[in-house]
Amino acid sequence: MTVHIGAKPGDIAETVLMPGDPYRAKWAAETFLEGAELVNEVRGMLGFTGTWRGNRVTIQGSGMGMPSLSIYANELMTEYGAQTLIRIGSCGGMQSHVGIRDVIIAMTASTITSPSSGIFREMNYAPCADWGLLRAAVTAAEKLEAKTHVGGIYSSDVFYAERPDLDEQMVRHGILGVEMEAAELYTLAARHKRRALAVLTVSDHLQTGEALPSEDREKSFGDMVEIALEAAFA
Ligand SMILES: O=P(O)(O)O[C@H]1O[C@H](CO)[C@@H](O)[C@H]1O
Ligand SMILES: O=c1cc[nH]c(=O)[nH]1
Repeated sequence: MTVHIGAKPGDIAETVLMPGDPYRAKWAAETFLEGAELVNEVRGMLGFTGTWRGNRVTIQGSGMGMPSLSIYANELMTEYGAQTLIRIGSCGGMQSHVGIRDVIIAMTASTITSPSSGIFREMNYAPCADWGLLRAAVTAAEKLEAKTHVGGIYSSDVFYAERPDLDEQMVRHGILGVEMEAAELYTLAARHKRRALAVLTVSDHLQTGEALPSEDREKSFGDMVEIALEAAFA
């Protein structure tokens, strides 16, 4: 047990999928895993371990934002030995060719600031995905025929942003979507020599204003879960 995860040693698999939403963790475990058992409910941040095609997998909620993700990812890596961590999240689309429900596989994640910013000081560190996972996820997405985009995303500290000038620069520089955790996950994975990737589904669009309801964000993003599982065990 750690401060924030109640699982016993050995209850957490080496492969961990991390949605922000703990109820998405429950839905994904019930939908995709066999023999899924609840391994964590501290603070309601649900985690389940089961198997997928015979491979052990944990699906653990991360909460919203990099400080929350950082707590769970740190404990999973350093206390439970997690080796492969794949975020399965929702995001806001930023480019006109990126549609609602499209999948984004994040090659890099830009930030203004993250829990790791204090370490880098003046360095503009570029958090990036594990190449093997990224390649395998793209192959899986092609097999599924999911409408998928691969490229850079933005990890924000705020959901209710008030920087239209920044949005304009991100659109101009090809950022595909905005979410709130991937940059810190990639940074922690690099620090601890683990593999990380973020596979996202577009839940709303910053240009069109379209937005899916919370129930869809919790229970209907199956393609990204399948892509993440295929990539983890490719
Ligand atoms: O759907 P999840 O995985 O929580 O991801 C996105 O949704 C939350 C904001 O609504 C943030 O956590 C953001 O990154
Ligand atoms: O962080 C997020 C997640 C989904 N949609 C957004 O616009 N931002």
